[in-house]
Amino acid sequence: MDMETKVGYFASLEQYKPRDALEQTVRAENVGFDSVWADDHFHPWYHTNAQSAQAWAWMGAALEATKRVFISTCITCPIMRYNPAIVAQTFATLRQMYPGRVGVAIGAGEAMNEVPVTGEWPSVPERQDMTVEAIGVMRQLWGGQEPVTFKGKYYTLDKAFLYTKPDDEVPLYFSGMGPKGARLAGKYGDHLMTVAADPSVLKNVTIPNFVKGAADSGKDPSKMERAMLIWYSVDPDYEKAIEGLRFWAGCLVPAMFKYKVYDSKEVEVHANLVGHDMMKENYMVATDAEDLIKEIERFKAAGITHFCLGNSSPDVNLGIDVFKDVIPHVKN
Ligand SMILES: C[C@H](OP(=O)(O)OC[C@@H](O)[C@@H](O)[C@@H](O)CN1c2cc(O)ccc2Cc2c1[nH]c(=O)[nH]c2=O)C(=O)N[C@@H](CCC(=O)N[C@@H](CCC(=O)O)C(=O)O)C(=O)O
Ligand SMILES: CCCCCC(=O)CC
Repeated sequence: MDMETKVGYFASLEQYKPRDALEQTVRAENVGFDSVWADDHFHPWYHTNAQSAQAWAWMGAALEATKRVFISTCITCPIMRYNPAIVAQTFATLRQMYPGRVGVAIGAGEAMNEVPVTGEWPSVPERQDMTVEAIGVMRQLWGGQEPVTFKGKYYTLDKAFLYTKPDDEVPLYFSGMGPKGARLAGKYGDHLMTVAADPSVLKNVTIPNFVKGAADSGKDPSKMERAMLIWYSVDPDYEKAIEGLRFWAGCLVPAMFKYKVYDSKEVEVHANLVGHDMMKENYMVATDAEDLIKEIERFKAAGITHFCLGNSSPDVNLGIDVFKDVIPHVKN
């Protein structure tokens, strides 16, 4: 049997003030979204009118303000500005307080979040290596019945013990954008997290690598979600809808992931050079619910089972309420 499609709302702490993101979260729960996801950033992907609230502080408030939705970061980088043991402690605490409702998504990081507070920016392969070791640290602490002592290449634990634990492990989504990242996601994650990409790349490269990584490590990939962050903008005026996505255009510039670009003003300069065609191709632009249903179906056909939908619509409330007419059609 196919896995049930889940529809999540990405409440951006870079684009919206934390209290506004909280109001959106409550509204999204009432409309019927299954999950809520928050970006975990230090600097944002745009400078003008941007925010950048601390994600874990916000998650506590969001969990208390809602009753049902699953809430996770999208995503947390546990290798530099955060120590992985503290990431493990934070999410264990939240999941004990809100059983079954808390997850964490993990990835190898972005310069804008790590460089401003550490000054360091290792290569992609090294950061992937650090991420794998960081996950090992987190899992040892989550599962540990006794204090853990560990000396790794990057992290050390000395009789470390988590006194506050949930009854079950925190579900861990592993972000893989490239083929190697996707393989690591299958091997070390409970589920895949990825970002908007050409559906044929998702279907023929990202997901097969994820499945291989999972199968090689003895897991059943059919039980693992394939989650994806994608931004959408809905407005009766199509051109206005496209321009609504400008805040996120910098994510379409590959150099941002490799090079040490960490000043949001500089990211914004790159973002402002991205054309409408590129935003249309990579994100979801819609004038109504019907357009959104078609867009979601396109990515479902590529194998995505959990959507983290970033609302960049000119009218934010319209961008949430339209899902009353979308969700019943896209759930299997
Ligand atoms: C850059 C690619 O690496 P990969 O490990 O696949 O993905 C990295 C991302 O997961 C992180 O950057 C992640 O932190 C970004 N992110 C995020 C990701 C996501 O899926 C959903 C939401 C978010 C939001 C978010 C993120 N980060 C945060 O800190 N906070 C957030 O809120 C990649 O392309 N990997 C390739 C290999 C690339 C490589 O190694 N290149 C070499 C050269 C290789 C060669 O040519 O020989 C190089 O660049 O030096 C791969 O295959 O994995
Ligand atoms: C290609 C986009 C990756 C996601 C970047 C991000 O940090 C969004 C919150």
